[in-house]
Amino acid sequence: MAAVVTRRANARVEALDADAESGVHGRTTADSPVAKRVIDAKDDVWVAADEGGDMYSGTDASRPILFRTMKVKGSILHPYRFFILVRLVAIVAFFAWRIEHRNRDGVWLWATSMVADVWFGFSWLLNQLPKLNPVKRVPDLAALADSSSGSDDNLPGIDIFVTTVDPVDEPILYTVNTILSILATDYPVDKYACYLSDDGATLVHYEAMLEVANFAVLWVPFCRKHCVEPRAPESYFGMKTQPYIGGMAGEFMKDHRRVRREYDEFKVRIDSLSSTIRQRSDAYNNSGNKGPGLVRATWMADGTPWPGTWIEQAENHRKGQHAGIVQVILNHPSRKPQLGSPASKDSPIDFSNVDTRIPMLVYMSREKRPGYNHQKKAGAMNVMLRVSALLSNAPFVVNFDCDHYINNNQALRAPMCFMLDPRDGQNTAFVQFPQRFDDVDPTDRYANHNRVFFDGTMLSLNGLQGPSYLGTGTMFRRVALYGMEPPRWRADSIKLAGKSHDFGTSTSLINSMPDGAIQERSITPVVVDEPLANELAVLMTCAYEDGTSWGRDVGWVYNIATEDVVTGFRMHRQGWRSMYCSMEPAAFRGTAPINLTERLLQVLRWSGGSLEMFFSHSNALLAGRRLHPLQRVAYLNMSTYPIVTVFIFAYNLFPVMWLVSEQFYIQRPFGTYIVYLAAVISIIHVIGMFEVKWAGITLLDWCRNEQFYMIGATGVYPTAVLYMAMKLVTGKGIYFRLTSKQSDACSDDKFADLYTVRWVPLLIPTIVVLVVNVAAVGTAVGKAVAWGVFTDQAQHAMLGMVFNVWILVLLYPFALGIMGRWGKRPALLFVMLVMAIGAVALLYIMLHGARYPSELSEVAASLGKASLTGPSG
Ligand SMILES: O=c1ccn([C@@H]2O[C@H](COP(=O)(O)OP(=O)(O)O[C@H]3O[C@H](CO)[C@@H](O)[C@H](O)[C@H]3O)[C@@H](O)[C@H]2O)c(=O)[nH]1
Ligand SMILES: [Mn+2]
Repeated sequence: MAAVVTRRANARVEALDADAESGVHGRTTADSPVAKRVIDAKDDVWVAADEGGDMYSGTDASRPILFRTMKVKGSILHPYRFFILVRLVAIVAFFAWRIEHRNRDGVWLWATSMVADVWFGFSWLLNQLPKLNPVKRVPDLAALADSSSGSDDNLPGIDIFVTTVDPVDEPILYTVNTILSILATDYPVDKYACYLSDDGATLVHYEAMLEVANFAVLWVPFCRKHCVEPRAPESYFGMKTQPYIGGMAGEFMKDHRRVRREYDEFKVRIDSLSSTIRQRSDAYNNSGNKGPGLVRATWMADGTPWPGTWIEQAENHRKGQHAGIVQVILNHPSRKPQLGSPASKDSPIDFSNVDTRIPMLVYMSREKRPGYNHQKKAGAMNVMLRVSALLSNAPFVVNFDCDHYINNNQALRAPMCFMLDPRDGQNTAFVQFPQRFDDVDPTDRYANHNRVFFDGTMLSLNGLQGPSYLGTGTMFRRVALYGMEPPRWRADSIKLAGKSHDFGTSTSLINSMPDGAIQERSITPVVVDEPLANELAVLMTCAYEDGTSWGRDVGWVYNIATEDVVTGFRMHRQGWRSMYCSMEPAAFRGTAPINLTERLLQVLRWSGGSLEMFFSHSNALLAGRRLHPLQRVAYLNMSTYPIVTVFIFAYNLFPVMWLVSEQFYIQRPFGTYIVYLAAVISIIHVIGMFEVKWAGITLLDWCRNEQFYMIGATGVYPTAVLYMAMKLVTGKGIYFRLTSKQSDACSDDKFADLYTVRWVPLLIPTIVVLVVNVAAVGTAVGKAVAWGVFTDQAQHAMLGMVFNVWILVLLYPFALGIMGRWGKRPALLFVMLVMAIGAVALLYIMLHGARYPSELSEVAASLGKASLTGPSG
């Protein structure tokens, strides 16, 4: 058995052994439940598609195909496309009809609304056209295993980057779980390295990584021994019991209990880190040890002052002003597996058949100096890219936010199926996974899961040049990050001569680049001696990028609120493609803001960033011919989508007209107008239902998406447009803050954040829209009573009311949100709504009552009584 173990050095070994013992032979990755589910997924939506032909010119027939392509069945795809055509015809007919029936009164209003409608139609096309050809690609993990005849020796190296900034806004517990999930994942341990970039340069993060390295000694072999999943301990221990798939059920309970206890202790140590550090520093400072410059320093455990930021801020040790730090916490392991020791008094878990090696772990924090724009996450990523080039230089790079952990052990293998595929792997710059979230409230009030986007929009881009880069859960090809062209468009070798004006002055960095492209290269342990340390320090300085192409043609792109979409765009523009990889269970999982204000600010940043993209060198119209035509349309849509909401916002406020005037029409004849509108709006929903079907999402996902879109359209998106307009005029950029992660540590209520209201001006426009539409409904009711239900006025008012009610339905989650804790009782909202509508109706009747026959006043009076006593009594 030991022989088997040494041949295979990860968690699957134990599964193999178990099977050998129980008489089942030849078990491979493909037989694991996960792989089975992915490969055998038969459904009534997707059918196999043949992908070959000219798109894959470089096909190498000798290598196995590593993924399969699926397209939407004709019985769904054809009617879907048909309805898109129908809607196109309908809107053209609508425009023609409107031009024919120009309003004589209120021409300005009519003309404005025509402009709005044309933009509606146009932006709908931008959104719809790229969705004509959704394609799903399923990684074939069994084929990947077979292609290397079952051994992991041929898998390429990966550098994994995690970014964090603030130990409070981004609770350390998330970060340490992310790192542990990476260290324990099922990928050959000598084939990857993990980097944490800490933009806050706090000692807490560094010491947390030391704790992680200690705990990993237990956690990683435990995961391997028992094949546990997921390998982020917090999620693993928080899970309801799962069937045991490891081969040592007998020992499992005992080991599990032990590790759980150790994890609890580990958590306590993590929680108390900041007070430990504070006490230690106080002790040092009070005992007469002074840091440089005779100020109160923050001290490391070994009695040296911490080079990063201090608790008591001081020159060169504060946020935005400190030296660069890089610490190899765990060096790269040897190529040979190292079996652990049998159970003993000190280590009660038997690891004698388990490989105990742990992958490389590096802590780093780039230099910060006042006067430099640090470019947030993009800046941090670029420094990591350079530093890792000298330490491990893997040909592939995976990037996570600190709150996203590996949830599926195959997560690093699956993208390799795309990268190493003989057809177009060489030209694939990145593989994007959907983002999945843990602590979202069960009904997903603010559409945090974003399924329409992840499962719909991204699948459709997958049928073009590929999904856009979404910031986390992405595997890159290192050379693509360096801004190199895809092999399809470049001469065979990468030319590096005279590249220092692109990449900066470090020759070591430039010399590392050809190696960083070799997939077969293995990572070797490093010795950080003085020359290397100096070299790394240079790479981490703020000044390193001055006058180079970093942030534009090299690395993550700068000067934009959302670095992700533009960085992916640059690669697509160069002719690279990307792949979408969705798997079950989800490859990665993270957290999402469930607080209304926090969520709106996040969306504000995204929409602001997208507009910035339009007005930058990353405008899709400026891209060359290598960008697929529909991909260009998709990017245009991604960078202009907020604009249309200015019109939506205006339409939503239009009911004000109903309040101030009896007769006010955007378009006459009003009845036909409404019929057209209803048709155009309902076809879009029919199309939506087809998308629900092929995207495989639920109706609730879709409804939440519609609702949150309207919430955004009445506040965040128009605000983003305003910001952008101001930026164009004043030249000043937008300041976007970090999305603070929810922490439920100090509350019994798991979704406490959902019920806290944080008032910001951003909420006001939507509240105004709410009020206006409630008032409009009230007025319509009032008109019906005052004029008689069968009069024109009343009927028009009622027709208009349909739209007001529709808007109210869409804004419902928002209304709940601003009610705070009262939002737990939606019935209250309905009572308030009925009362408000009744009150407005009554007011209308009273104001207009004098003009009408006296019986009407009586009706009004009795109705008034009813609505006053009704709900409350
Ligand atoms: O100065 C900074 C600011 C942020 N970050 C990191 O960037 C990541 C994303 O920031 P966050 O505020 O969590 O943004 P989200 O809105 O949650 O992020 C989504 O949207 C961003 C684009 O706007 C992408 O970069 C993210 O990957 C994507 O998850 C986090 O890991 C941060 O630690 C830094 O490293 N340095
Ligand atoms: Mn995030």
